[in-house]
Amino acid sequence: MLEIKEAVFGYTGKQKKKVVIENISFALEPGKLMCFLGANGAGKTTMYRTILGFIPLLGGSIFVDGRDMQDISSNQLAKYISYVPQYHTPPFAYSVYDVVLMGRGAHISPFGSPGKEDQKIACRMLERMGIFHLKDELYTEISGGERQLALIARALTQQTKYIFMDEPAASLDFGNQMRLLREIKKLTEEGIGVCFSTHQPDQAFLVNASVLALKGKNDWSLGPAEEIITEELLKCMYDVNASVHTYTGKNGKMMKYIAAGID
Ligand SMILES: Nc1ncnc2c1ncn2[C@@H]1O[C@H](COP(=O)(O)OP(=O)(O)OP(=O)(O)O)[C@@H](O)[C@H]1O
Repeated sequence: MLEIKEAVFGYTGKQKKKVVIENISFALEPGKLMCFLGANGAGKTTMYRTILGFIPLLGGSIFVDGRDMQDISSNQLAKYISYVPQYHTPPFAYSVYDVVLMGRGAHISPFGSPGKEDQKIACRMLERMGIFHLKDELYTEISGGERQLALIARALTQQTKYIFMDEPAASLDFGNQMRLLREIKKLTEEGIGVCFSTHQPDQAFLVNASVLALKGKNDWSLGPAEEIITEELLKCMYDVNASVHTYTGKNGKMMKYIAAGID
């Protein structure tokens, strides 16, 4: 289990420290799905980057399967948690296949190179994300949505127990958004703990996620999407007058959705 206890997230500048989220506690279990919601600048990326060890934790503690994160090296952490960033610019014009294969980095010794099994895993994940045909294209010469799919394939190639995805559907077309949500569901069925952020709260309903809604530095709500996402929450987080409705899906299940206008 990934446990965040009384954590303080933010930045230590040269002059003063900037606290973005204060004293927050939540946990992600293997096989469970969590969705981070919050307005622009609420701190979702800051949380991801801290949990991944890219920036220091300003207070509280983070435990990965019972071990304090401070005692885990970045290489060891990469075997537990993979990350799909919001933006990614590679330093060189790698092929899509090379970018995906980089996901095996934590499993290969410092002077080693990827073996047959590593290559097979990378190809399997390219297929899983529906982009095997882009394998030999330059990563810098594919579309934003295709890059997003390649980054997800790279995270899957890392074969970790937990996956964090920072707005993974942001650049995807409608069909790929739905396919991605289906894949996210499948990952949890395979026992992986997945955490994703989105600016489309409806997606949390679609996958039946637990929601962590960031309302302010010291104010958040945590619980099942259908309990947490209310008209009041949407007004508070986004300053939007939206309404939450229920419909019966094709499978006969009751589902919720959000309707909002611009008037
Ligand atoms: N390197 C940095 N140094 C100082 N402050 C930063 C830094 N990066 C981000 N911030 C600030 O931290 C706050 C949270 O930013 P963050 O990127 O975590 O928000 P977010 O919820 O991911 O936003 P978005 O939905 O727009 O991606 C913002 O006020 C931002 O300006």
